[in-house]
Amino acid sequence: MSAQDDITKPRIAADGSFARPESSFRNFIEKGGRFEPEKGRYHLYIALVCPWATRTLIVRKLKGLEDFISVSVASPRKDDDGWPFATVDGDFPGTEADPLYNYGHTKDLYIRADPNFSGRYTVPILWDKKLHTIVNNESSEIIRIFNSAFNDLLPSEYAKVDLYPEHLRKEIDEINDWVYTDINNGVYRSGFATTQQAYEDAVKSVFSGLDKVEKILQGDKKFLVGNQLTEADVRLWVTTIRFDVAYHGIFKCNIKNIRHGYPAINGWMKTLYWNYDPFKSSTDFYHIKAGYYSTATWINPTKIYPVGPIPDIEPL
Ligand SMILES: N[C@@H](CCC(=O)N[C@@H](CS)C(=O)NCC(=O)O)C(=O)O
Repeated sequence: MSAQDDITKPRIAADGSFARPESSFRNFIEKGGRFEPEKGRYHLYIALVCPWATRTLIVRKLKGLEDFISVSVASPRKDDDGWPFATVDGDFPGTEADPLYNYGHTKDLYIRADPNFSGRYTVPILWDKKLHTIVNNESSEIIRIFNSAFNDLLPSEYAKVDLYPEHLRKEIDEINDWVYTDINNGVYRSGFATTQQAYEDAVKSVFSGLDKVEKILQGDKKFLVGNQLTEADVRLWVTTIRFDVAYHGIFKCNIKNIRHGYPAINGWMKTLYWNYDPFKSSTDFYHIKAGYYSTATWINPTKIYPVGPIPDIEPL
């Protein structure tokens, strides 16, 4: 079996660099469409180790969609069939069963949605309980769906929360673009590289991205774009909160850490964690640490995960 066929290993190009595959289900929820906005119709499958899945969890809470969209948390100990549910890995604390089909893995959901599916069994998965299929498995699109698709059904205090406001879209798109390349995906390119050169190129771009963010947030700026919380904050935050506890170690992103090397990013990150419940309550440091250190077994075959840093995140 080649690394390309092995679900437990990332896809590596000939030059040793990691290239993330495109997500495969890209539908939207909209009035008059195949997937209508309805309370209780959709379900979100996630793993708390995963930054992409955590984006969707945070936005679900920021938009007050808890009663609209149910959630299941898979175990962070991914195996050949994807992310396991409690029937398979119930020993891992916080792992939930699949409430819809009692499936064992995310693979079963992908095969149910498309019996010929040959991609990766990734989370997040936004699932339609009515048509028994996947609506969307791309986090950047799921958070846009959550931001607007249910607004007509939501109380006004939540309908008016807009993480992608018209007047800031250009700036948000621009920042998302390089934050994704250099930081969100950059940490994976650093960690999954199989040549020295690919690693060094990736790790340098991670830190030049962080340097750029540090400049933007200097002077106690509360948010990345404008004076309000936007999806740009959510998308960057999920990576920074995993940085000191996981990427610094297992992905060798260790030129600096956030807590000592980036005071402005650290302040912004801590404020969102401690003062905004959707961020804190979507974060589980045990799932994050144990998940990265036990899943990337070609990097860490013993699956031992680190005790530090202590604390996982500093107080305000
Ligand atoms: N582009 C996707 C990426 C999702 C993704 O790669 N999730 C990872 C977990 S952090 C996963 O499930 N990987 C399983 C695999 O690649 O086998 C998104 O943003 O939703």
